[in-house]
Amino acid sequence: MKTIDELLADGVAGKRVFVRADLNVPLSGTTITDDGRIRAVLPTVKALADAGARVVVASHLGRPKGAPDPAFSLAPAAARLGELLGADVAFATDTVGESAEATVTGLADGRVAVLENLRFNAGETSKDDAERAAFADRLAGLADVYVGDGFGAVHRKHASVFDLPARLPHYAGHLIATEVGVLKKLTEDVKRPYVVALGGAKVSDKLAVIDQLLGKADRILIGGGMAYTFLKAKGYEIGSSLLQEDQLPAVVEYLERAEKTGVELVLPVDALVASAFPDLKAKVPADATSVAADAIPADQMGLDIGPESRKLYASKIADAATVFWNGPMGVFEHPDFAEGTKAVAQALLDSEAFTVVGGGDSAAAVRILGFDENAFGHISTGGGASLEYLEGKTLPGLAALED
Ligand SMILES: Nc1ncnc2c1ncn2[C@@H]1O[C@H](COP(=O)(O)OP(=O)(O)O)[C@@H](O)[C@H]1O
Ligand SMILES: O=C(OP(=O)(O)O)[C@H](O)COP(=O)(O)O
Repeated sequence: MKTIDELLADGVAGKRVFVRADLNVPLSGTTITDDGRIRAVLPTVKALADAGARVVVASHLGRPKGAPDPAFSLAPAAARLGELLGADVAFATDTVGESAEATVTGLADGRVAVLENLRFNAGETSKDDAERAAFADRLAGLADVYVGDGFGAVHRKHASVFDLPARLPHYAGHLIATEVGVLKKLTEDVKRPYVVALGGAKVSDKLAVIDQLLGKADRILIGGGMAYTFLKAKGYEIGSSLLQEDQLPAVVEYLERAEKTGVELVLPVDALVASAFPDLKAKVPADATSVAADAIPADQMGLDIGPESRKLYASKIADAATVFWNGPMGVFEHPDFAEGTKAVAQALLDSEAFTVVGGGDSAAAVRILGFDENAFGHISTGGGASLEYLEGKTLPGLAALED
């Protein structure tokens, strides 16, 4: 994999450099609640700008449906990038249209522009190779060189991640180089006991990775939205909690395999439940109660692990030599459902383990809940990406930078 250092050594002054970043930051309206992913790409953007490149930054934000949707605009992220760089950042109100072309044409050497959300175009995420290729061709028209630095999205076979680098000279940015360097250690020389804690809301993606992790980790702690598919698989009532029904048979098989192979698959023993998903903006107190994991009322929703589970998970982390954690244990954005996530973060810090926290929301949670991010071994900007890397999968966005 060629890195940005080689590109910089060859000289980039005057060249249009397309930086595929992951600026998928958490937002409350148009306010960025955690800018970690923007700060993470700064070294690459700054190095290119300082070397006189015309830097074109592109990213997705959220999951819009292939058409413009103002709720998912990258404008707030572009403004924040400008603040962090201490320089004006131009913003194109489309991705490959008139605004993008005019913005890129107008870029002076050493200046930076951000394009509107890549996922406002159906071609970005299309499963149809030709549709993705057509969009990648249009993106390629905006640049001379490609730098991949959106680590959080390298597990996606998307046009800007997978197809575009094949069309331009391509390099890995500083963030991707750093992330891969750390995660490689966890695949090659992991110190045991190796504990993986999983939570969050992207249940479908994350249940799938457990298949491989069962052969690698000594203990897997399950929290967040995915816990309820496990509790359902055990035959419990889960009310209106998140459920990935189509993956129930797989989850039953994971439970059986864990039992047979001696991997500890640890499920919550209790849960904090409420009658509805809480209002994350107003943050008014929810009608939260704590119930045993096998006694979730049919009209309630599981929103965090309960107090006994907090203690249990902390004890399962205490003697670990390595911990990888992805996915908040509950809806941490609301104070009534943040304790599970806090307890796991604190357990990582109390252990002597090498700790890696991965994922946009997990990393944000650690900072928003007041933990010192430097106290962890590594905070990865990618959740799904780091999990799939640890599974040993070939990631499209890394493979595309290889040749
Ligand atoms: N029990 C739950 N029900 C619904 N959402 C949950 C639950 N537990 C956690 N979440 C949500 O999961 C989200 C983060 O999930 P995800 O995107 O998978 O994590 P990451 O970005 O760290 O990979 C948070 O916004 C949190 O509110
Ligand atoms: O937030 C992200 O991943 P993560 O939640 O697994 O850390 C990335 O920006 C990828 O987004 P996606 O899962 O919508 O493709």
